[in-house]
Amino acid sequence: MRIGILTSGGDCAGLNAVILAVVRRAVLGYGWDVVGIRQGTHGLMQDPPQAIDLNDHVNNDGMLRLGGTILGTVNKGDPFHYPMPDGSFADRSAEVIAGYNKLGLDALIGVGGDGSMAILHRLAKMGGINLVGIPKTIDNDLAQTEYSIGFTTAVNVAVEALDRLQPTAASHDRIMILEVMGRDAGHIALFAGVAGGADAILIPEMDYDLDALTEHCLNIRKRGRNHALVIVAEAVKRDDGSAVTQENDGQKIRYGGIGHWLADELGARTGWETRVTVLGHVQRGGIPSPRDRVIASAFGVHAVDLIAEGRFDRVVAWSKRKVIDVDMADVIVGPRLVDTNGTMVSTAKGLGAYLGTPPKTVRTAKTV
Ligand SMILES: Nc1ncnc2c1ncn2[C@@H]1O[C@H](COP(=O)(O)OP(=O)(O)O)[C@@H](O)[C@H]1O
Ligand SMILES: O=P(O)(O)OC[C@H]1O[C@](O)(COP(=O)(O)O)[C@@H](O)[C@@H]1O
Ligand SMILES: [Mg+2]
Repeated sequence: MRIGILTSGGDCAGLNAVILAVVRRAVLGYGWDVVGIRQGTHGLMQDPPQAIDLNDHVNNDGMLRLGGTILGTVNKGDPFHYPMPDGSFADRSAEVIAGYNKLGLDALIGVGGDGSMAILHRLAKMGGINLVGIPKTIDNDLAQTEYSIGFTTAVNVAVEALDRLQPTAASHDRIMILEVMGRDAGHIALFAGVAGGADAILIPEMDYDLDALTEHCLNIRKRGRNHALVIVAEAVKRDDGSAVTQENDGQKIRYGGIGHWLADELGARTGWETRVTVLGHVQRGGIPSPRDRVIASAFGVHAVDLIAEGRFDRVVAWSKRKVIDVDMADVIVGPRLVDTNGTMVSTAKGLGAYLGTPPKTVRTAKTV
């Protein structure tokens, strides 16, 4: 047997740990060959396909702790809608499938998020590829899994930022705003906000009210605290409903900047000096947390076992303290958003943090 693995979408901590787990299980457990595909679907689109032999990495225990991905990754260039130099878009899916066939692979492990998984699922159906998916994304927005690789490390980084912001906020009598990533979901902001003691947690799943937020901050002051911590997820909108974006190149939106808008508004309304930190890609880099390494290792081993059992079109998932596997069709249903009636929201509210209110319009994305 000869299996391939690729990493796709935004990188995160724990990708090399999952590659190592796949190599160890496949090489030591089954005596197979493992091929690493470079730059996700882009590596397969090249002629010859860009790939490396991973068998030698079986002893590379440094990978367990190494950030990023040794294979490289892409979050642009959807092969079904590929941007060409002349500005047009082309369907290059046949080239990706041809690349897969040229490598002589019996199965493919795709490590990615919901967007990547949707692309790979479609390619697998078209090209008869034996596909198994492994969830990764700092955003933790994949359906069916409680945790995706990279999430815990990103939360740890955001909590460390709050830990560092609190003393400087207290020293200067300031409101400190921390903007975190997460695409359309607020999981990072919510987990980090609870763990880091944020006084307000703004997530895209909840509607905030600037007057209520202002009053909340002023009440903190009245109660005798000279500083406040606010965490805001990047996809939170301005009060007129518009998103703050860095880029919208026709392929995807890149969020960023809501923290600065919020600082201007909140600073003016409260009369309180306000500063902003935009955490950005710091959340993706660095050494994976032990929990992400555990999840990556469990996912990698289970994914290879699925291939050994001939069970394809499955995605490994973390559920109720163990690894399970689910239909890929149940995972590519759009982002899993924060459950506004869930434990994390009620905990944050119970701690007295400002979160706003659930939106009046019903959201269609999954919250499971
Ligand atoms: N070749 C590609 N591989 C993966 N994602 C791509 C590609 N081209 C465009 N994208 C887009 O990039 C974004 C990556 O997001 P997503 O796949 O959700 O990341 P992740 O897989 O890390 O969650 C999605 O909007 C996806 O459709
Ligand atoms: O690296 P880029 O292209 O700036 O993308 C930023 C986006 O990628 C992420 O960091 C990770 O998202 P994915 O895991 O879905 O790729 C998002 O939180 C953020 O919105
Ligand atoms: Mg995603």
